[in-house]
Amino acid sequence: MSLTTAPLRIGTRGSDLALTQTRTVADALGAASGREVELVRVRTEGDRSAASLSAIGGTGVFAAALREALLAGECDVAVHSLKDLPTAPTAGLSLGAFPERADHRDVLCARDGWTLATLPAGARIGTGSPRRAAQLRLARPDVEVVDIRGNVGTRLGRVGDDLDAVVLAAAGLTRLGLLEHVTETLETDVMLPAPGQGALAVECRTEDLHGTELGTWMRKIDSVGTRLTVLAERAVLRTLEAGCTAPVAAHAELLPADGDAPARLELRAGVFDPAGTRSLVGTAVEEMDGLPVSMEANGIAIKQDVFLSLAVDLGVSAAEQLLEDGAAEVAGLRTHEVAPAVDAAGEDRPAGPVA
Ligand SMILES: NCc1[nH]cc(CCC(=O)O)c1CC(=O)O
Repeated sequence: MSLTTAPLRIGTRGSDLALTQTRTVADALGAASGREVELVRVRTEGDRSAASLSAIGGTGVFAAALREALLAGECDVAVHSLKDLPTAPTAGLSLGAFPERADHRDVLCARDGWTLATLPAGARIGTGSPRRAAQLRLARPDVEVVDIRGNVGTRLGRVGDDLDAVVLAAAGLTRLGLLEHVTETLETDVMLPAPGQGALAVECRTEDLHGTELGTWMRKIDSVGTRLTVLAERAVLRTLEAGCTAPVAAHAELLPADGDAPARLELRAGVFDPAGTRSLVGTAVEEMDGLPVSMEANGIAIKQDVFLSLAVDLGVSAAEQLLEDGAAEVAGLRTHEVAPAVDAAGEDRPAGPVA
């Protein structure tokens, strides 16, 4: 950046949740840099369209416009909800900071104080997420899952109206100050969260990140612990996306060193049949010997890189194990509908239906 005294321009979506999240990052970057900050609202296809998310291309609809704004130089950094961010890298852009993560869990917001256990049979529960729908059906095959869209406030407003409950991310409700609507916090053994849930990612142009002031500020607002856990979770997603269309969930936790036991990264990953009849969940652990020491000593970047690649490897191997155990089949590939691999003309066809 050439105008070193100009305000830092921070790209954001315009929803209440996005603005709230971006303001926390803007405050942190303002404090780290001593510079003025300015929010740049970018309207995304996901905000414009009332169509279902899967109909307009699923993941990435929220991120694409922010990324275009960054590449066009309309803002200096952009703030994303990490779980809405596709795993494929964008040429010229880098995720420069993962600020400390908020609550990773999902919550139930139900009428009459109901919990997952006390919801009456036939209760109508709203969610737009196949991952949440599948796990709801697994836990309570007798409830009706209703596909909904819209921002957090709209979804909450339907509880007690045409719905009995909705499932939302704890992080969003926390940031919006709406926790009073929560009737149950769902632990990860009941509702494994989306990879990256509760975390934000601060993206910038790659050329602005290295050997620059912006790079220094980004490192100040970055949490190594968050980075380790979300990299492991997103490695699961990236690896599974190649071979499986099932809803994916993953959550990693960094357990500090305890006495002689070194720090450990614990990863739980799962895929679910959208109909809620089958699931595959696995746990993997990697020791991170020496981690607390190198995290405190800020200069030891090389050591940090070692741990980051251990985290990614953990995610990849957890996903490979799920694929070996039949993750692609859990996605609901009904074998009797799969077209023959070779048609009459002898040409290869793509294997199986596209979900
Ligand atoms: N897909 C929408 C979205 N993206 C991020 C959040 C909440 C914050 C987070 O999960 O990090 C939400 C709302 C929700 O899932 O309830």
